[in-house]
Amino acid sequence: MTQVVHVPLGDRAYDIQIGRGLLDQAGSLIGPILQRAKVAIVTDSNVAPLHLRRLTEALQGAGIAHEALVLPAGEATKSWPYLSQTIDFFLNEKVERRDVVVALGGGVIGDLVGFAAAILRRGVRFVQIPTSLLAQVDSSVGGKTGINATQGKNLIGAFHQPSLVLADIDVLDTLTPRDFLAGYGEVVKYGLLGNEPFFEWLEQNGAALAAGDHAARSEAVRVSCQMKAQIVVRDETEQGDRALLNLGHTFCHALEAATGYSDRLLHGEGVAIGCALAFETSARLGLCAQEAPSRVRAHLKAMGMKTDISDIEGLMPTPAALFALMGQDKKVIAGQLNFIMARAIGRAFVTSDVSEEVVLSVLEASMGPRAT
Ligand SMILES: NC(=O)c1ccc[n+]([C@@H]2O[C@H](COP(=O)([O-])OP(=O)(O)OC[C@H]3O[C@@H](n4cnc5c(N)ncnc54)[C@H](O)[C@@H]3O)[C@@H](O)[C@H]2O)c1
Ligand SMILES: O=C(O)C(=O)C[C@@H](O)[C@H](O)[C@H](O)COP(=O)(O)O
Ligand SMILES: [Zn+2]
Repeated sequence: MTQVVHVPLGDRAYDIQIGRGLLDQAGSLIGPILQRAKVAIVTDSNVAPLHLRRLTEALQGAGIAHEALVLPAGEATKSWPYLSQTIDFFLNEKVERRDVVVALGGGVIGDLVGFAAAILRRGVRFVQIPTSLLAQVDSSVGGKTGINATQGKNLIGAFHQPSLVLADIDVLDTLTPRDFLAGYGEVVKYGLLGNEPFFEWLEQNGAALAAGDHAARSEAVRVSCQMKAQIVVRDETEQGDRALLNLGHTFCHALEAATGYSDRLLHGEGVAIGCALAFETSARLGLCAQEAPSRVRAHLKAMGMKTDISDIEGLMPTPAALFALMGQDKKVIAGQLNFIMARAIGRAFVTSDVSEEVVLSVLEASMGPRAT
């Protein structure tokens, strides 16, 4: 059964369809929003051999012409050279202003294609077909698009909402366990930031999710999208509340920059570590009881996930160097960092009242014994 989460953003409103086999129905689902029967698809080198054919056959069946660009898989693709290649592809395909482009892939392809769509001919529409758990629960929704800079994560981008999101639960079956668990980091984030009963549900159902239970996966995607949609509708361009979705990300983005946006640390893994560190910081500041970070860590560990900086392979910079990397965070206002802290599981809030000393001590402890 397909479930629909509507994102009511006025003239930028759209539906997120969540269900099994949606890729095979893509032609009839995308068709109604097209002004002419032609789309340009961008995907990556892992997703193309697994799922591109089902999409193109569905489009063919609905009489929709299509061309596809296949980019290398991995975070390094969210960068200027591949943005340029994507734009060239769209221009060579003569994508017009009223046309629709399609992002078939994980968060990397979604963020990149969304940004290309935002700037192509000053804005064309795009459809997200998220194929990773992370993309289904988070990146395909809400309109944050962009690429990384050497100075920091997602520093070049735009808010540009998709016109439709098709989350086919079946495609998650082909994810590697590591990529699935990385996406789970963002799922846990929703429970931690604002939904304690959902966190408790994840404690009980996380193992079934990882084992491939489709009903549990659908439910996790639905709840996550519903929560994200509600926050985005309140604060589309992150003037306030939307920053809650950034729980764990101030730590995460510094860790991703420190590991060179490489396979050493996937985004969702960094989010899991970042959430554990945000709760640890909250406890040290006396904002929440020590039981909260202990419970967060216990669940992440039970799922086989990273919870500390010492879980990242290879040498890491010093706590001071990591703190300096946080200085590029988009939540910095007048040079002052803002953090997402928590009063309890499910009760996160935004504050600038976090001492550097406490953050440094949390980073130090999370690194474990280091070679000097
Ligand atoms: N825009 C937002 O709101 C938002 C939210 C969260 C994360 N992000 C961004 O998303 C990115 C991370 O997304 P991600 O974890 O999806 O990374 P990703 O796109 O690199 O996908 C992870 C890996 O899984 C592979 N893959 C994807 N779908 C697959 C499938 N069905 N079967 C087999 N392999 C598949 C990809 O090829 C890749 O190797 C980061 O750049 C992060 O900053 C953006
Ligand atoms: O949608 C949001 O808002 C988020 O913060 C979701 C995050 O999971 C995501 O990683 C986002 O790209 C981070 O945003 P940024 O503005 O800190 O780059
Ligand atoms: Zn994220």
